[in-house]
This record gives sequence, structure tokens and C-alpha cells, in this order.
Amino acid sequence: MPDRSASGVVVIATRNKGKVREFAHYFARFGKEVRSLDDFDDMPDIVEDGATFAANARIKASAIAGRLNLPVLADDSGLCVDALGGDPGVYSARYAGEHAADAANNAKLLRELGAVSAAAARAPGPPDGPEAADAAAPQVLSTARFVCALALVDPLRGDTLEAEGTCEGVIIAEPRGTDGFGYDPLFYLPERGLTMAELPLEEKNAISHRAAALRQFFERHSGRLT
Ligand SMILES: O=P(O)(O)OP(=O)(O)OP(=O)(O)OC[C@H]1O[C@@H](n2cnc3c(O)ncnc32)[C@H](O)[C@@H]1O
Ligand SMILES: [Mg+2]
Repeated sequence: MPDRSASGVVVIATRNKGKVREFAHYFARFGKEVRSLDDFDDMPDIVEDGATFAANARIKASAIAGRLNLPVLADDSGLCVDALGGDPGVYSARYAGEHAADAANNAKLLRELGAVSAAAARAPGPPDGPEAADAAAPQVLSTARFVCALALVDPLRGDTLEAEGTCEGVIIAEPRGTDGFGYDPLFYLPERGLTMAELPLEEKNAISHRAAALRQFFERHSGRLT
């Protein structure tokens, strides 16, 4: 039977441009283009009130798949910080309030972790003194992980496929790097000596929680999105 869900396009139920960039890069290797909610008119606002990342991914995918009558992939993701008992978790996007900007969420994360601005705390010193030491060894505030849950709701086949991935790291006291989005500038990968925001897109896409979730998706459900 021909795969009626096969096409050159993957529809993703997201308005997050950072996610779209990463998915577009990822699916390009399969010759697939990505469409997001910004590419369609009259898409509903979705209330992400699930208790887990997986529940929210299912909510987003099924809301849009029902509207378009097409297979739709959704990503619900976030940051879980051990020193904060797993927060902000499913509240990552709205940690500093509904529609909060990334900078506000990052500032709140540092406040909750009790970080004083290193610039304010640092006593004046020789140019190659404390600053140079900071660049090599950032101040670590907590261990943490990014989590990504994926759900593909396919109304043509009547099924829902899921996968989940994580990426371990630590939260540092001062942001570094300008790539990526969200909490990337505060999420440091000790084995790389870089934050997620210092990695080029192709490297983030090789090691991130989103990449891990996609890998699991393809292992479990081979052929369904490619
Ligand atoms: O719901 P959609 O429309 O997909 O977009 P969103 O930004 O609201 O996405 P989520 O509800 O999944 O919330 C995820 C938040 O977690 C953070 N986050 C997720 N993945 C991240 C990543 O790869 N790097 C940095 N922060 C990330 C970031 O703050 C996101 O806004
Ligand atoms: Mg969201």
C-alpha cells in the first residue's frame, strides 16, 4: 500500500523560529522541507496545559493535525535544573511570564539560582587576571538537562508516534554565545568547554535533546518521516 503520508514536506506545530531552523537543517538531509504554523492562515492558539513534555507534544500535534487533516509533528521541550527540583520544566517557555522573551527567562533562571551578576561582583583586576580565568572555567550553578518530546499525529493512518531525547549539561552564571535560542547561552557542555549557544547549528543538531529525540523517533518508527 502506498504511504499516503509520504510527501516532500514535514509540518511542525510550532511558532518557535529556533526550532524551525533546527528541524529544517535536520530534515534537509532527507530532501524534506519544513512548514511551521507561521506558514498557514488561521492556525489556533494552543493551550499547552499538559503535565509532561510528552502530553504537550501530543496536544500540539493533534490540534494542528485535526485542523489540516495531515500528519503533523510537534516538539515540546524545556530545561530541567537539578538545583531547582526540575524547574522550569514544562514551564520553560513562560518561566518569567506568559510570552516572556528568552532574555527574561534566562534572567529569572539566574535569579532563582542565586547568581549575582559576575560583572557586579567582580573586583577590578588586571586585564588578564580574573576575566581570563572566567573564560576558561565558568562558574557552575547546577547540573541540568534539556528534554525534547516529539509526537507525530497522523490522521491519515489514525495513529500517534512518540519519542523523547535528553541532553546533559550544567547551568553557568554568565551567558556565552549568540547561536541557538532560549536557554542555550547558559547551558554549558563541560566535555566541549562551550555553551549550546557557542555551537554552530550542525553541531547542536548532532548532540541536542532534539537530535536525540529525532534519533529515537527514526529508530522506533523508521520510514515514517523520511
Ligand atoms: O510551543 P512552540 O510553538 O513549539 O514553541 P515554544 O517556544 O513555546 O516551545 P515549548 O512550548 O516547547 O517551550 C520550550 C521552551 O524551552 C526552551 N528550550 C527548548 N528547547 C531549547 C533549546 O534547544 N535550546 C534552548 N532552549 C530551549 C525555550 O525556552 C523554549 O521556549
Ligand atoms: Mg510552547
